[in-house]
Amino acid sequence: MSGPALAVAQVRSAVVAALADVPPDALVLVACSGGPDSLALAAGVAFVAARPATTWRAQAVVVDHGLQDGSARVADEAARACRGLGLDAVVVRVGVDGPGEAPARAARYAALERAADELGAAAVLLGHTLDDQAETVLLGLARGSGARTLAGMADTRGRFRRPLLGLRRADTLAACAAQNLTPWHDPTNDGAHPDASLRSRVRSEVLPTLERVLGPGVADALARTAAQLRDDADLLDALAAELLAAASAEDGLDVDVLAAAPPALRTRALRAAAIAAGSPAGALLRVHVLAVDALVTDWHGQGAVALPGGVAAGRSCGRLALGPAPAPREVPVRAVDQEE
Ligand SMILES: Nc1ncnc2c1ncn2[C@@H]1O[C@H](COP(=O)(O)OP(=O)(O)OP(=O)(O)O)[C@@H](O)[C@H]1O
Repeated sequence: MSGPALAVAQVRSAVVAALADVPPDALVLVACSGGPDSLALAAGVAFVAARPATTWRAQAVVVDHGLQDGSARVADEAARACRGLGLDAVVVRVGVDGPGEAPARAARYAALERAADELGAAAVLLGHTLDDQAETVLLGLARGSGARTLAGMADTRGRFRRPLLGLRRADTLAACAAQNLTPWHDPTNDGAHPDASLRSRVRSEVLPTLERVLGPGVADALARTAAQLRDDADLLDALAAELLAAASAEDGLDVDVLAAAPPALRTRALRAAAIAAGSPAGALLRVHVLAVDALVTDWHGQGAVALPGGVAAGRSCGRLALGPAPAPREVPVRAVDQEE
């Protein structure tokens, strides 16, 4: 089998494997931007959905973020391409709350969740590839992130599934070419574009430089790192959840139980407690968690710690309490962009 034909077959097999457990008659949505990854994915989904042995149904969703001139036309074109593949397609227009990648991503995932709810879909497929995974790990390393971020994107999270995480971007480009599909190339994905995101610069400048200097295989190696750290992070999160349960009392968290735990579990438990108290995960940074940790391990009568989302953590009578409070002192830190 030639390279392009192999790429088409790999995309189709990835779709079959990712959807092996969906119930009969389930609706599967494919999130398509019209770019090469998600267009190749939509083509794979359309092909597999049309096979007599397939019991699930598929439909495409295109999100128009309204951020660039002509975005409505790009979205309509993507929907048209999906219909050309034999998929029903809807365009969802969303408002994005602020500049940068993170608000657009948040709006996109919220829109996809809403579409899945309204249409009763069992799964939403995303077109992330191994290259996206490698970029995520590299960005995380550059920001000093912990294991959870370096673990990259999961192949399954709730209803979201990423069938193409084992394939390279070159494969999706080849699959599109082999099927005469013309993907849309987002100009801001070009690292030289003035509005290029950090991720685009990693894609067009950093990874190629690393491959040139360190040799080929860097992207694969970064994706392997992500897979290993995912297992580690999953175990640590599970143990931290047990710690949090063991420390939970009616009037707060037992400081002695927390203090006796290893830092890797304690800080994870405190982070989980802060999120449960209403602090948004995306805004809750290590510096915040360490300030809460100091209430446990470096207690000298300090005041409550203000956390993002109007949450405060305070210690009194051997108990740590996290809950809504007027924010007396927010630790000044920069927000971090992250896929998950
Ligand atoms: N506007 C959109 N509408 C629907 N789904 C989207 C949209 N943008 C991104 N997605 C989904 O999220 C995935 C990852 O988005 P990202 O922006 O990283 O795309 P990408 O790497 O440029 O991939 P693609 O080639 O599919 O555009 C896409 O493959 C697609 O499944």
